[in-house]
Amino acid sequence: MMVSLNIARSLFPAIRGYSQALIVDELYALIASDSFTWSRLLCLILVEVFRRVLEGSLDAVAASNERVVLESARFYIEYKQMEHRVRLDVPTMTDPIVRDLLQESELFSRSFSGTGFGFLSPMDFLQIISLLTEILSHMFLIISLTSCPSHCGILVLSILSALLPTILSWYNVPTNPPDPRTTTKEARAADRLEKMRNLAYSDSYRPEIALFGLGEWILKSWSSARKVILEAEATQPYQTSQLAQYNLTELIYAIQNIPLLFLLKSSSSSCLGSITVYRTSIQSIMYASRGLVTTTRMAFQGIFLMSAFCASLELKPRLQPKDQDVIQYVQKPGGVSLDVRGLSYAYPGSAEPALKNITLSVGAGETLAIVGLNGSGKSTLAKVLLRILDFDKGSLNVNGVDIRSLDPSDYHKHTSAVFQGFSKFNSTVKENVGLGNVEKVGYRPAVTQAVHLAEADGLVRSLPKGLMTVLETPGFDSISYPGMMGYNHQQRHGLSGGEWQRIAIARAFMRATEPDIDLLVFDEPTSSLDAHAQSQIFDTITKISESPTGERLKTVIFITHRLSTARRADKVAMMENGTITEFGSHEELLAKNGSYASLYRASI
Ligand SMILES: Nc1ncnc2c1ncn2[C@@H]1O[C@H](COP(=O)(O)OP(=O)(O)OP(=O)(O)O)[C@@H](O)[C@H]1O
Repeated sequence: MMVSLNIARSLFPAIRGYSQALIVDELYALIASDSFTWSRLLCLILVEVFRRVLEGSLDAVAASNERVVLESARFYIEYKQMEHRVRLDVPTMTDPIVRDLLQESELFSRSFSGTGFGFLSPMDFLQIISLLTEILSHMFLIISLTSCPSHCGILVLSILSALLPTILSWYNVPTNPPDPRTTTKEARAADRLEKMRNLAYSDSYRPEIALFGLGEWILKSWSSARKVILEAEATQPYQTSQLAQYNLTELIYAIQNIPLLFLLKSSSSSCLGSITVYRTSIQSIMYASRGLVTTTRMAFQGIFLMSAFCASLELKPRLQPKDQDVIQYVQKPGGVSLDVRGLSYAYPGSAEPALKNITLSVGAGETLAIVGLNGSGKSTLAKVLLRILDFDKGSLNVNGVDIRSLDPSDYHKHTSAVFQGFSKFNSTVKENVGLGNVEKVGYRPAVTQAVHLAEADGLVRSLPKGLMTVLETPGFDSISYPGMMGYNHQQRHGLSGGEWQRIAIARAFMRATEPDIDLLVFDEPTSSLDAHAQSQIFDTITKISESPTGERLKTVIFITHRLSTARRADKVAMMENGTITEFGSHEELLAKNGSYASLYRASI
């Protein structure tokens, strides 16, 4: 329907020209001859009015139809893209090729909302058909005006003169002032300008700007980038005036008049209306053919981006095993058991492995503390054990099953964690906590219980709107929309590092208490908490991981720099330079008098 409506619409310019020519002819007859009839003029005017009404209605129908089609397509494309984004795992997303592909796919989806390049439209193909129809209808008019054999030369000359600007543009001859081009230097300056503006305007950078005295530097960088852009803009009129010498537009218009003169001379039937329609059609062909070339070029870019979009839909999460290899996670009493043998892992692009030849085992219901110096690989090991990252060498068995055979989403349903760089959602306390167990995010008692377990009741009570207080997220500036005036900024509330940590712990507790959860991983969960609060949180972790009778229900792994907490664990893994150098109970490692013992003595 959209195609036929657009074809019908593109026939209108030619029909318009013809209808107006007939009226001009009739008016000319009124002034110049006796062959004029009022009834014929009235009839022509009525036809013209009818044509305008029809054109207007068809335009309205086509526009609303186009909007519906475009919005449906846009929803579908954006939905597909979101669907794939949320499924892709960390190893897939860190691949630079995948990133590029996703970026191109993003450009394709944005082109539907008009926020992409701004010149690319998925409607290009439709426009090509419309432009072709428009050109053909105008050609038909010109041919009908030059129908006798003696007009053959005039016809060829007419068409050539109409297509001349398009032909010249293939040879890079400017027939119109060119669009301003952006050089690499200018693009870099524009990028820098935007960064500096962002630094100056965003509240989240303000403390560091003040502390490090960045104001002057921002201003200097901004003004030098602005100067580059101003200089580029200043050269634009100069270029235009210079190029105006070569601007062939006027010449082309003159050339287009030559066939017209021949037509006037050779045809006695030529009159004012015919000349009008002839002139309009020649110019319409000229503009439409140029538009056709540009749109075709855009359409090819569209095809390229569309293929990126289609390829991105084929991307599979790297951690996902093949369907035939998937083994379902089976819950065992007392929590999960983990068995790691000779495991090594290097981050993509890193020459040095972050984990080297790791061997350890944790029994169901046991508590493992991972300790070590900064950069020794503790967080990386936690992520591998949680199947957020893959590994290059060795093996990792979960309840005796190779972790690579488990569907990561199935495994994750049995784990809960606080990551070192936990997320701070730009949302209410309720959502920040409740998202730990998404099924209960709207269930207030569950959120309140998690907040209570994280000893955050006092914090929530102190907030202006309690659980419904919107938290201010560092580095996140929410977008304002019309109608939201004041909404964003009035209610946001900042939290201290320790308070945020309590929120993250509460989020982990949201699901940690569920019977399905077998593994709890805490990466420095209490680093910002005072000693008393830390002790309370560890007591709660112990309480959650045991039954009321003291029977172990969940396996717990925690990473800590405070070695006083490590003694709570059944086993301690001392990590140095990506590998486990000491493994055993706190007492065993102290007796060994090695790295752990000296780190422990230094920390107390
Ligand atoms: N995304 C990454 N890409 C490349 N290298 C990384 C990445 N994350 C961590 N590393 C490197 O891996 C090594 C181990 O980092 P990891 O975060 O596991 O150490 P850590 O023991 O947890 O340190 P900390 O005690 O400071 O938290 C470090 O050398 C680090 O630079």
